[in-house]
Amino acid sequence: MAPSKFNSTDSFGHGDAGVSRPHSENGFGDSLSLLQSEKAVQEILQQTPVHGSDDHLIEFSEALRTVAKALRRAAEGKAAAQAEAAEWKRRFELERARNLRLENKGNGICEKLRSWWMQTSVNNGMGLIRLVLPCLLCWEIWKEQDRRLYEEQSFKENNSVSEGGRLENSTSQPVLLNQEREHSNRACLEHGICSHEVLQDAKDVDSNMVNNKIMKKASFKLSWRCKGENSDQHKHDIVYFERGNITTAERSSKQISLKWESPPQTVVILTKPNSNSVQILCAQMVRWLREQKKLNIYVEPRVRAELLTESSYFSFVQTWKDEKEILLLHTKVDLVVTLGGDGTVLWAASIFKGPVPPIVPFSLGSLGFMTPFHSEHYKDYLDSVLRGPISITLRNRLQCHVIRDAAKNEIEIEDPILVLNEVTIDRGISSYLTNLECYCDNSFVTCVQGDGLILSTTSGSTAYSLAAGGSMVHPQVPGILFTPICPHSLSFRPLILPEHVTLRVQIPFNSRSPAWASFDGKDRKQLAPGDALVCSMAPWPVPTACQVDSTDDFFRSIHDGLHWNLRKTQSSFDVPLDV
Ligand SMILES: NC(=O)c1ccc[n+]([C@@H]2O[C@H](COP(=O)([O-])OP(=O)(O)OC[C@H]3O[C@@H](n4cnc5c(N)ncnc54)[C@H](O)[C@@H]3O)[C@@H](O)[C@H]2O)c1
Ligand SMILES: Nc1ncnc2c1ncn2[C@@H]1O[C@H](COP(=O)(O)OP(=O)(O)OP(=O)(O)O)[C@@H](O)[C@H]1O
Repeated sequence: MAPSKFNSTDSFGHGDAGVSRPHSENGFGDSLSLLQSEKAVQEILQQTPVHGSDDHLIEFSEALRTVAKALRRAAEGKAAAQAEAAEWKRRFELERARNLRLENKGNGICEKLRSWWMQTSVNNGMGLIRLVLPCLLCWEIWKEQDRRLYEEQSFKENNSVSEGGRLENSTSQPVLLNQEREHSNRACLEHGICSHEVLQDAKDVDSNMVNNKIMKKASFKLSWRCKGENSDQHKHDIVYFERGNITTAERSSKQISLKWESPPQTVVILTKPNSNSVQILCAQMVRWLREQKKLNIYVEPRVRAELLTESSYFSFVQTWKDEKEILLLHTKVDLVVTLGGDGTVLWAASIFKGPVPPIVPFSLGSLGFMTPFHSEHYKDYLDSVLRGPISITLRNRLQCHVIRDAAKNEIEIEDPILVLNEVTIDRGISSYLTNLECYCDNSFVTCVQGDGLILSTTSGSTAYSLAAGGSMVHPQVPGILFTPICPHSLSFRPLILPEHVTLRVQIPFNSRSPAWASFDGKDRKQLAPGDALVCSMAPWPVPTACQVDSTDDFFRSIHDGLHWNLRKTQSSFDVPLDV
């Protein structure tokens, strides 16, 4: 017997036996020491001769064995949890790196600028500042590329003035526009946010050749209207600590105004399918925009075929052939017109995986929360939009990634999906409750047991999220709505989270059935146990033109679309009250 060895073992079975017990924050040291403790216990037991008569010792050694087993299980559990955490971290890093690559590719911004840009996108809460920062930084580089390109072109091409006296993109215009743009760039640097970063890629400009003429995107400037424009009180970008007083940041929800700095030249018209009235209006609009406004017009391949069936007159209408061309559409198009309901606006947004040109949504559906323009007056509306300035609503989108457990060892993950309304994770055809573990950044939020969960933008707050009991939120409010669908709990109220968070919805391995994700009501994807959906605010909002302004249009849509709080007015007393 070696009692001294037992003496040095504590009540949890941690014998010293040459084993130190390091404390570490991440717990790896603890796991190691637990395993070592088990080994030490086994050694002690082997070295200790136990005689049949020593019942208490047999009992004691059994107890030690049990303790050792429990220690091993605890250590293994901890190691598994740590491995899982490390795996998640790795996937996040992969995803983040991929996001950065994608965004930089679409934007033509170098990596260094990008990291600086992310750090600098302080508080404006709309992701919009992210548009201007690369614009300002790349300005000098771009200006030089742009100057060279247009100087070359001005030698090659002749002046040409089209029928309506409007300058096409030819020799004199580039020089003129170059000066204008240099001037406007300076103005942008001083006051506002310009669209130039979308225009600056010389490769894209090269590819925009129509009838041997370079088509350039119209440049515009965004500015924020606010009452206190001339007072210093409203000029702060970040929280100020002037003379020890804390003042709040400049409000991000002011009305945004878009002013064209060069006239729009190219329009894409997107239409709801299977509707005669839409088809007729589309043909009329194409004719008017071409004859009266001398614009280049793009439509979807299906619509071009429809127009050509009607008349060969429409052969000037352009379209695209494949996905690759669609990806470049934003570099060619100044304005998007939609003819349909909210679904057509969602469709239009889904076509643009990166920057989105301003959208003018005409209402030809039953409801129209995002379609404030009435089609009967399309000429007046388009006339005023093309002249500018126009009020716009910058509608944030959510960027969603599905992360497959089965693909954890692969470098490439599925492409991100951008949604304008919401991403829904539900039980699909399964009759079991969903079991969705939700995390917000590094914090556990809750486990959704019910029919599912909606992660919605504020634009989508009047859609599915509203039907599931979520609040209606003005579309300029920067936030993400977290709305459960039929939760089996009395206390599960919907949340609105800040726009900067990253949400992760994880299907646990012990889930009874897979879940299903759908994106703006489309593209259903199965999420197996172990899979996750990661969602954050996308850097590319959808600018939609307002009929009046963001706020007026919002109230009009909830009054007209939902008859919000409509009630017969209570009658007054017939006899006046004695006051
Ligand atoms: N129970 C529900 O309310 C429910 C169920 C499924 C989908 N939806 C919504 O339908 C959307 C897809 O729309 P769709 O037109 O392609 O499908 P759809 O043709 O089935 O139309 C769905 C309805 O939702 C309305 N809608 C869409 N976006 C809206 C918004 N931002 N605000 C208010 N209403 C809006 C549309 O006008 C339409 O009436 C989804 O994004 C989802 O929000 C709602
Ligand atoms: N250009 C398009 N190509 C393919 N599908 C489209 C296109 N435009 C719209 N859709 C789809 O057609 C469906 C109906 O469109 P939309 O919601 O605009 O019309 P609606 O149903 O008549 O309007 P409302 O819902 O207001 O009555 C939607 O599911 C939408 O995604």
